This record gives sequence, structure tokens and C-alpha cells, in this order.
Amino acid sequence: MTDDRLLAAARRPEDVDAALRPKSLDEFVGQKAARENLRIFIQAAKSRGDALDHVLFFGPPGLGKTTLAQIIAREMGTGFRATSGPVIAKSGDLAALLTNLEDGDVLFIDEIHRLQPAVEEVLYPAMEDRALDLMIGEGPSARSVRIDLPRFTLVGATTRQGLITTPLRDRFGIPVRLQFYTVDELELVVRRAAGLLGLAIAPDGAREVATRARGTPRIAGRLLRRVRDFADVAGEPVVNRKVADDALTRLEVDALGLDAMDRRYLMMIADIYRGGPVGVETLAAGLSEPRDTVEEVIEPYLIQLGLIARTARGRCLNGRGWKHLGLNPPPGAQEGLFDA
Ligand SMILES: Nc1ncnc2c1ncn2[C@@H]1O[C@H](COP(=O)(O)OP(=O)(O)OP(=O)(O)O)[C@@H](O)[C@H]1O
Ligand SMILES: [Mg+2]
Repeated sequence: MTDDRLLAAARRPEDVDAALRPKSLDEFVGQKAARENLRIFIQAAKSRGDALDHVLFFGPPGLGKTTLAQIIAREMGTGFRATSGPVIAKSGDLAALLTNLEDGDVLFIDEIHRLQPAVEEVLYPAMEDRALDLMIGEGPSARSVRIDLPRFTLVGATTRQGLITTPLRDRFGIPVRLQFYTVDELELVVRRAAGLLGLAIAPDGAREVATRARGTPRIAGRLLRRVRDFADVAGEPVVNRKVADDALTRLEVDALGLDAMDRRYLMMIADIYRGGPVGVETLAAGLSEPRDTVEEVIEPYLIQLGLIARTARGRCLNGRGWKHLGLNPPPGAQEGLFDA
């Protein structure tokens, strides 16, 4: 299933992300626009002696949302508290978290789209007015009291921008969309990670891993560890292109970084639906995967590569998709509409 995929971008226990996590904006590779904007906003807030405005990160898993949240706290020189949407069960839990913050703290809420509506409502005045509205007592004697909160920066992260309610989204002064990384950027990520892992890697070896990492630093780190295993066992002192290629091919990661699941997805559109259009529900059922997984994990990178297109009538295989499968589109297939 998806969780076992080598190329699944979602966190897994063995990822030991912390070891490879960049600790400052200077160390953070890629996301240039976001990085430079954050640098300016952080500098400005610091020079005013104020907390940074609230930041919302959105984008596919493994692109660096949590990493950037930690970097913000470090660069601001403030404390970092982390929690996640599904963990905060009641509004009282959030109230406790907020009242325990120290001046200037960063409060990181991962999967913020999964907050309960009642909990989310506590956040609105907290974000806007640094205040908490509490109800004291019950029945006719109930009254509302307002408690002032310390200055803090809320950093929210989500893989599902579409699921964030508008009132919540509007309260973030700094929305940041993270993009897939280029191969050049991932090459730097791989070299840096190899250095931290004490692994000797040749430039063409780093390039090979980068090319096959689905635009995602977490996957680059994971592939690098697996390649290291193969190199260790084979007694290869240096990971060059051939060593990396052999290892990744054995792991069924193809030249574009697609794995068996991606190829099953593409083959299903090609084979059964003659190139589409086919609805995402149908594809999800055929792959025995939840629709969310198909939309959030499998499709974004295939779209990024131009192998498929999302249309109003469903998913279609593009010319490039047919080519990657080594197939010719059947006469009358939809693909010509989307690219050459
Ligand atoms: N720009 C980067 N440079 C180097 N390494 C990075 C970069 N961005 C992320 N990483 C590495 O990728 C891994 C995943 O990053 P992170 O946990 O921040 O992703 P995320 O966006 O929070 O993912 P999720 O949506 O699953 O929570 C970490 O090990 C981190 O070290
Ligand atoms: Mg994260």
C-alpha cells in the first residue's frame, strides 16, 4: 500500500528527518522566493521588536514546511511549540496551549486543516487581537471574559490548501506556497545530506539521486540512505552514477523517479480508459487507494512532469505520458488536445 512506497512523500519513522534538517535560512536550499521574503519579514519584525506575522505554509508532503517553521523560531530567537490539528480535541486544549506561550513564541500547528470548527473559532481572536474569549459559568449567570495573550506567531502547515476555511486563511498575514524542487536544488540537498551522513558521493551520483527524487527533499534523503545500503554491501567506496542507478533500478524507481504505483496509475489510464478522461474516483477504486492519496500524493508530481492533465471531465494521459510508458496513443485518444 501507499505507506510502504519508497517514494511516498509522507513522513515515516525511519526517515530520522531531524538529522538532515537545515537549521537556518542560509542552509535551506531552494524555495528562493519564499526564503527571501521570509528573510525580509523576519528582519523587519526583529528590528521593530515585534513578533512575526502569522505564517501559513501549504504544499505537498516533504517539501520543508515543518523545517521552515523551526527555522523561523530559530531566526527570530524565540521558543518553538509544536502541535497538530487532529491532536487538539477541545477548545480548552488550545486555550491552555495559548495561555502557556512565552512572549514571541512560535506556535506551529501541523495539518491545520484538521482543526475542529469549535477549536478554530478560538484561534480567530487569538490571531487577530491576541486575546482569548472564555465563557465562565453556565446558564443565566454565564459571562464571557477576555484574556490577553502574549505576542506570538502562529505557523500553520497544510497539504490541503482547499480544505482551509476562508476565515482562517484570511488571518494569516504571510501565506507561503511551497513548490517542488528543481533537480539542481535537489542535487544540493543530496550533497549536503551525504556530507551529514558521512557518505562519499560523486557529482554524477548526486545528480542521479536528485533526478529520481520526485522534486521532494524528503524522498531525496530516503533514496540516498537506500543507495548507501547498496553501496555498503557492494563494497563501493564512492556513490557514482552507476552505483546510484543500479540501486535505484533495483528499488524499481525509474528514470523519472516514478515507482510501481505511479506506473500502475498511468497504465490504468492508458490501458483501460484509452488515455482518459477518467474520473479520479474510478482511478482510486482501481488502485485500491483512497481518493485523497491519489490527489495529494500520486498526481501532483505526474502533473508537474506533464505526464497527465487534470481536466473538468477527468484525468487524461498526455503525449509525454504515453511516451514514458513506451506506448502509442490509440486513434482518437484525447491526448492531442493537451500537448504534443
Ligand atoms: N530546503 C531543504 N533543504 C534540505 N533539506 C530539506 C529541505 N526541505 C526539506 N528538507 C528535508 O526534507 C525532510 C522533510 O522536510 P519537512 O519535514 O520539513 O517536510 P514537510 O513539508 O513538513 O512534510 P509533511 O507535509 O509530511 O509534514 C527533512 O528531513 C528535511 O531535512
Ligand atoms: Mg511537516
